[in-house]
Amino acid sequence: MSDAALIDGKATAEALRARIAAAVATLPEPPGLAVVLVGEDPASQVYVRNKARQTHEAGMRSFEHRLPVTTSQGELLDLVARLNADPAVDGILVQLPLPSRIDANAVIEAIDPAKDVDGFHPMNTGRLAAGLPGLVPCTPLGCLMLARSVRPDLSGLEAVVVGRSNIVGKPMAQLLLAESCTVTIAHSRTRDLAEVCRRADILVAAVGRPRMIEGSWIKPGAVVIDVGINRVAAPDLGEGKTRLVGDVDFAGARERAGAITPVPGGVGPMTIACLLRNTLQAACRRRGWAAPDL
Ligand SMILES: Nc1nc2c(c(=O)[nH]1)N[C@@H](CN(C=O)c1ccc(C(=O)N[C@@H](CCC(=O)O)C(=O)O)cc1)CN2
Repeated sequence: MSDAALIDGKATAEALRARIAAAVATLPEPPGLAVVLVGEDPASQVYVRNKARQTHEAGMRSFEHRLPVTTSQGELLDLVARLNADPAVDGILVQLPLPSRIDANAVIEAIDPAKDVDGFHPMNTGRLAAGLPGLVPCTPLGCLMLARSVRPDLSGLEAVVVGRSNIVGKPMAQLLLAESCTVTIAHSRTRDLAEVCRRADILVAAVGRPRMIEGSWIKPGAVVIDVGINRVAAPDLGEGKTRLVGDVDFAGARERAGAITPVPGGVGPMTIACLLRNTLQAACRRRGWAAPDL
């Protein structure tokens, strides 16, 4: 079999952001997104900076709140309450991970579900599970868009999601179920994971372990969506150098898959594009504007 087609997340995200910017330009006022960062985690700082830049580029207002690592849970909850009450703020995102002293679930539950552009509030995850409209977590939404860019009709396909996090694995499974896939959620205790993966027409890897999914686990022709972003040592590039790799052994999987997302340049860029989409959607719902068809 020839090499799998590459699913270009960077280009797909760029095109989505352009459609969002065009839709925002037609609105009476720009939507506003508040992003809260607690601490100085280097990767989170980069993501928050990119979110602010892309929010501006889409014609929206960006409100950045950078809090010291010493911030208490009470102080963070106070800020969330102020953002909930601020009419200029349509979307609120608290960057994860939070320092371990802070209960992330308590913070997520404090966000007004109508402004929860991460889609993590139990009200939104519940609505997703019930098949009701709501705000959908950005990374799984991006994964679904990428899968549908190469297989527009997923109905009846076997989908395997490796990983059961609240942020990716569980909502991903719900989205695939809504597309009428037969869905299996696999995880660290799944027996014979290789054999489970080999059933997958659509394989979504979200385990956070570099190159854990081997090429021989891929069903020939499958669509492989790699959510992992793992920084590993790359001595071939020079002493102390690193590179990003996914949860899938890309070289091995590419020999068998029909289509595959690269890392970087696959799912990652879609996460921020879908955040902008959710912010636009939240603004339209809150302010009674017609929702654009993206
Ligand atoms: N509140 C949230 N926190 C976190 C989320 C989230 O969706 N909501 N997701 C991740 C981080 N994240 C966005 O916040 C994110 C991760 C990766 C990328 C991205 O574009 N990655 C690039 C590579 C970037 C690099 O060079 O390091 C890629 O894959 O091509 C964007 C956003 C955890 N926290």
